[in-house]
Amino acid sequence: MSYLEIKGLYKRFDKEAVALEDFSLQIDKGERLGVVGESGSGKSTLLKVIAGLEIQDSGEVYLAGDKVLNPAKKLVPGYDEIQLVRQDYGLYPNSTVEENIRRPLLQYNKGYAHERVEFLLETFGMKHLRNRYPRELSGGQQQKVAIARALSLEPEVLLLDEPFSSLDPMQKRELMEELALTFREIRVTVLLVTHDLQDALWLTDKLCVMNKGRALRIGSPMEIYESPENAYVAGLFSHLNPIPGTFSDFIRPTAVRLDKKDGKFSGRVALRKFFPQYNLLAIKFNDMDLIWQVEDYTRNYALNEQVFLDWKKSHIIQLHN
Ligand SMILES: Nc1ncnc2c1ncn2[C@@H]1O[C@H](COP(=O)(O)OP(=O)(O)OP(=O)(O)O)[C@@H](O)[C@H]1O
Repeated sequence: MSYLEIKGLYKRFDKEAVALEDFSLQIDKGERLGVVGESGSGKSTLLKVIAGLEIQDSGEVYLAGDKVLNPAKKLVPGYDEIQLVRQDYGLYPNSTVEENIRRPLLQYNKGYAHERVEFLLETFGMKHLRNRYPRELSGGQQQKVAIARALSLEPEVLLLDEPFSSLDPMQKRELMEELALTFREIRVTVLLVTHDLQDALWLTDKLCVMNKGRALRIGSPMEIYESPENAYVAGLFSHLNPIPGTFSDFIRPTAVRLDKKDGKFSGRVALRKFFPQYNLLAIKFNDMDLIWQVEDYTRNYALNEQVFLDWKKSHIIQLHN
């Protein structure tokens, strides 16, 4: 039996807004799973239902075999065992970092609370920040406090709702590196929802692609990358070039080989953009077709230079919708 079991959830807000449609998912203890999907696909609603904060129309959620009850069935909505962290952090502005993390532990034995707070400050590398107020912290630091606070009650499941969307790219990368290591250490079950695949690749080991309230695909990132079932799933990972003259064949920019002398198609470099470690090129041929290609940045192709393109048959991705 899986640890967190989500069975056939339906949630419809009105005729237009179907948030969850027969959504099912199973997560093992200690597993970290990322739910990725575009805005409006039902991700936040899913987390609220799992946390017992939103009422589903039908379907059930079980944690270790026990049914998670919705807010209409509980005196105080929510569960200590399931903690939800949202993107707005929700820290107490007039409490220090240490006080924020201790807050959920107030009714516990002082010795235990002290030990738990010290463990979390240490684990998240925040001992030096313990006396600071939220306004004196960076966005990344505030998010770490919010996650540490959610872990104070030693929950079984940590739910993260787009937790990094308000961080700048530098803050985000630093936080990802730290959290990826921390989550390995504390072995909590994590369910992260995000529209950014990178977040899920950093922090989880398994993906669920969500689309229009449904779980479209569940598997490891590599499995899904190598055999996406449709253009939506494939497109989450990278741009796909439609192969000219076909209806259902695509090639990823990284699989297009470029040569100065020889190849299947000839074209001209229409755009060249430098990115760290690679150049992104757009090659125009037949006057109308455009193929994006990714090349080692040390290889030098000039704008308007004539080039030849080729790809291995085995790299062609066939998609049917
Ligand atoms: N309280 C609500 N009342 C009415 N409609 C809602 C409510 N909450 C969500 N919805 C609708 O349900 C659908 C799914 O919303 P949800 O917030 O779960 O998606 P999401 O994938 O988390 O989107 P985002 O990434 O933008 O937060 C959307 O069509 C949304 O407009």
